[in-house]
Amino acid sequence: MSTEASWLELADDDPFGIHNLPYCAFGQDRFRWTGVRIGDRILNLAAAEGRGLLDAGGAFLGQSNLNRFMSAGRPVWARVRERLTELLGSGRHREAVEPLLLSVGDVRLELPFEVADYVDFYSSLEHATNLGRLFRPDAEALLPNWRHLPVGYHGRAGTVVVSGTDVPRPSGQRKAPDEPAPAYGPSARLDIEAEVGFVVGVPSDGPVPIDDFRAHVFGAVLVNDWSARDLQAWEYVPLGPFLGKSFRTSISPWVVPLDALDAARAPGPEQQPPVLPYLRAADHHGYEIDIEVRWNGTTVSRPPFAGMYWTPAQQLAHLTVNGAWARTGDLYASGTVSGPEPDQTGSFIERTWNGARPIQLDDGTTRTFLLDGDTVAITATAPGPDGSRIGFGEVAGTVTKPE
Ligand SMILES: O=C(O)/C=C/C(=O)CC(=O)CC(=O)O
Ligand SMILES: [Ca+2]
Ligand SMILES: [Mg+2]
Repeated sequence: MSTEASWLELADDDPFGIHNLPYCAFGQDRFRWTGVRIGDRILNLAAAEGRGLLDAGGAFLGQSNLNRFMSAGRPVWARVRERLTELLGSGRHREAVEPLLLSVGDVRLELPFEVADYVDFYSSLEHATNLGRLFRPDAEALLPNWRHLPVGYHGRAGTVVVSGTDVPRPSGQRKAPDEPAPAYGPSARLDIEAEVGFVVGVPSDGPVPIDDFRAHVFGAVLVNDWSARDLQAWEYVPLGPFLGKSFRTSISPWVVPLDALDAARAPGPEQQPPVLPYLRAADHHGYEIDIEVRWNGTTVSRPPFAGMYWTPAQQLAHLTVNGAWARTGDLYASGTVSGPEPDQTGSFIERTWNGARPIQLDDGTTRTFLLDGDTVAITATAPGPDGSRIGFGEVAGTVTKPE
């Protein structure tokens, strides 16, 4: 039960209660603003700041996304969050705030921030082991570097899209091992990857030391790293994922502030062999986030984020340890979240074991990889304070015919 109530009279189990307050960008007609969600409503932040209800140093005024606010830094984030809790909590402000609220259903949810660089990690031990077995059956499943550094690759920032955006089936080169030559055509093995993405707010001019994670990272979103397995298998040796993953990457419209995830912090995994000093945190922690993957409405998997081997702080420290700077809007995804059980896997290539074990959906049809018209929706919740739950909302997308 949530002890701190809101005058909006939300149910105790509302995933968008007063302890969450995720940020978004939204539009109506040709206008775009930033907002914060409470229940099924959005408070227009530019309007609140413009009327003097909120002091964010101009971070919301005239802004169509969260980049300026994200760059303002933790003291501003904390001050705004505290003030929003007051405005949306205590009924004292109802008269001033109520006219600035919109229904979620009445607005167009936009990409919440402009994505600077996009990086994707590979931090689930179970996922890395499964894909090793499937892609490299004759080799050791886990490659020798895996326990020493968070393996990752740079993806394509410009094709990150907001939930609800269609995903045309990608075309490209593919060649099965028993075929003599590659052919060009639509992917026949289109897959998903359920992940959690972390967003950099405060830029750095070089390495971000591991213990500075909270000073730089603003919040988290859900990610679907759509993956064309046939394109990927043929193209990605030895340089890594390329066109098989760069056609679209979908994210949820809500950026859950790191502060809303305090109650979800969980001890980090034990790491053997011990990691190098730059990857050792004073407070080694991950997050307990329970993910659910639905395929045309049927729940097919529940990946547990708490089991990830590498933490978001380690990932950011590693990502910049060579002297690369971090920029506002940098998005780095966790890597596919898979747990040890078959119904905890974050990709369908694992869930159906490369198509060998089709799964049945509630409508009686079966699936291995995605068909045109299929919709995948990934949702997640995390523990909040006082027994509440923090909702991430969803990242959804429908596969359409090749363009
Ligand atoms: O192990 C491989 O050969 C391939 C792995 C992936 O495709 C996964 C990837 O994109 C990273 C991740 O999401 O964990
Ligand atoms: Ca991925
Ligand atoms: Mg992608």
